Amino acid sequence: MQFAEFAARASEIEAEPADLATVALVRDLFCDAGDDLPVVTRFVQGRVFPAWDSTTLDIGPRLLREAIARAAGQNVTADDVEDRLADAGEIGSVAAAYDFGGQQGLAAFSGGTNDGLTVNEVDETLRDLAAASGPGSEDRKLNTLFGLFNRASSSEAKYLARLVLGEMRIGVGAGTVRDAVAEAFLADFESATEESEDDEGGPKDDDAEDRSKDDDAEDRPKDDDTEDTADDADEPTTYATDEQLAAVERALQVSNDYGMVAVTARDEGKEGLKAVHLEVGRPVQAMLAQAGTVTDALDEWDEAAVERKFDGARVQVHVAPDDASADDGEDVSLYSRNMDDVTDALPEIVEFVEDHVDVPVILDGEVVAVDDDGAPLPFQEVLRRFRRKHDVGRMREEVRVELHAFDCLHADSEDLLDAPVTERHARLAEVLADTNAVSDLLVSEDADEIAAFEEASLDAGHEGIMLKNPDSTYSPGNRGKNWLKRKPDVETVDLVVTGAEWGEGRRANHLGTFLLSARDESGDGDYATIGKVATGITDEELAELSDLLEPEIVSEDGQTVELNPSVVFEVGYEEIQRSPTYSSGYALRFPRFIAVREDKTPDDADSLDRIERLAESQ
Ligand SMILES: Nc1ncnc2c1ncn2[C@@H]1O[C@H](COP(=O)(O)OP(=O)(O)OP(=O)(O)O)[C@@H](O)[C@H]1O
Repeated sequence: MQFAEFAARASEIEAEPADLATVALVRDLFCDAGDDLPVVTRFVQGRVFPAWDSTTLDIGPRLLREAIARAAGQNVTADDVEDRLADAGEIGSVAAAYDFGGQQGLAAFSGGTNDGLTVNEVDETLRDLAAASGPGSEDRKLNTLFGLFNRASSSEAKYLARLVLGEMRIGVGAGTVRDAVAEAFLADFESATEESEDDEGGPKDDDAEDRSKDDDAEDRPKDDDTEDTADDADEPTTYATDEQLAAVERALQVSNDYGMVAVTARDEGKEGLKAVHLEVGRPVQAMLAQAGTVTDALDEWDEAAVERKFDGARVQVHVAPDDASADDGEDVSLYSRNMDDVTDALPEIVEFVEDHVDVPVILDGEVVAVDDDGAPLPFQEVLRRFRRKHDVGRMREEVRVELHAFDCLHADSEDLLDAPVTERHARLAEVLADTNAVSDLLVSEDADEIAAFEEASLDAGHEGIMLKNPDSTYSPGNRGKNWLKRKPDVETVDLVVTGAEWGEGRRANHLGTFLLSARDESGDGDYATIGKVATGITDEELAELSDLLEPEIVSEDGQTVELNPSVVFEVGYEEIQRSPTYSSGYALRFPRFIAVREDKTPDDADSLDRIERLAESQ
């Protein structure tokens, strides 16, 4: 498929406000994609790599602005691009406003190519670019991007720029792709439309055309309020049946590979999707918890499976013993809750599982920092280790970490997602027999017994307890009611840093005050501001934060900078007040910085909905 064709379709999708029609457009695009289907399923979501693959292009807004400026012609500078960006608000429209055509002519004249870009070529070029590292890689990236923009039409440039930053902004989220795959390759579309035309003279759902598709742009499996796909059943956004949707959803949960799932649905149908299994080395989305009490748990399930709530960072452990392709014959990989590969940062966990696990497994657990006596340290300590790329050896000496495994998703070629908590825990105990890495599990219907377990957990320095429905299956990516977390500490909020101010005096070279936003699922903007934080940050942290955030600067106006939403802060506060100052309508009273939640992306930050609930419950 030509990239120009993809851009034209993307533009049509972007302009379509209704859910049902959006799914239909995406469905048609998938049907026409041919061999490019895997790439197209990713591109519509602004992804170059599959969801399970944590490889990033590592191109910040600044580099992109420079590439656009260069391709736009000799008289255009990165500052011009930045100025236009301040007006337009997003890079796609800015890129679309430049005329790259003159350069195309130049390229052709000087022996360059004037052929149109293809989807496949854009994909391959961006992948090569992601692999560039080491000295000179920044320049190579700039040149490669320049080359792509140089050959792009205005519409192509718009979607190319957005793709590079990972945000398509065409209202297509995971839910739309799932629906479109089901509709394209599983649904008996003709009979479905005929039926509905007979019924109503139009689509199945009368209201569907009126609904805004903004909600659908949400990554549904990650949506705080989504418990399962059945929720969507009341408001159909597709002609596919619930069963067909569930088949696609299931394969997606297991694989996190939209391209593979789309191709399987097309070539092998529902049976093919059923055969998609977990694979050691391919991370799964983590199951999440809601806040809840012992009474909630016992009322709902009669008995609860209770575990300590470890105060660390989530880790998914994949072990493939006897892997002939691995140097040491054993392949271990560790993933964060966002499926980022954190293997290299945690060598002692790798060594531990190498020593103790001898069947292929996928385990779920928490990595906790401990002191010399083995007592747990606050989670900020473990974050000093997590994702670390440099000085891993030195930090290993400074911060000791341990694995507490609490779940087993796959053991010895058997997928266990559909097994109940108790059975999965029993398998976990088998896999890690003779170790102290398996979290204790108490199954009890006695509130006093659970209270005693909670007290012991807190006394031992843990964060609280987890209450799990003993019969529940593992539902990847869902924050359902089957896992409840209970912790006595004051709540903190996880907010996205969307802006900052340069400091003053001795802090003049650093960003010093940070603008915080909650995810806004309802409004036009993606984020709603809620306050600024400047306290609780040491000088050393300030320097680190500046390094982290400077590449994300989108525009500057005097002291103030706008940031690409990418970093999440955990912030403490005394109260949430109503306030006209910020776009959320709320402000944090006495906000203080606690830590960068390196284990979270903006999608995992707290939503405005949660802020409202917290404000009401004070
Ligand atoms: N025994 C346990 N079972 C499941 N999760 C546990 C357990 N102990 C600690 N956890 C952690 O608690 C988290 C569940 O809480 P939640 O889904 O709300 O994530 P979170 O937003 O990171 O919450 P928090 O900030 O409270 O840890 C898990 O992601 C995991 O990291």
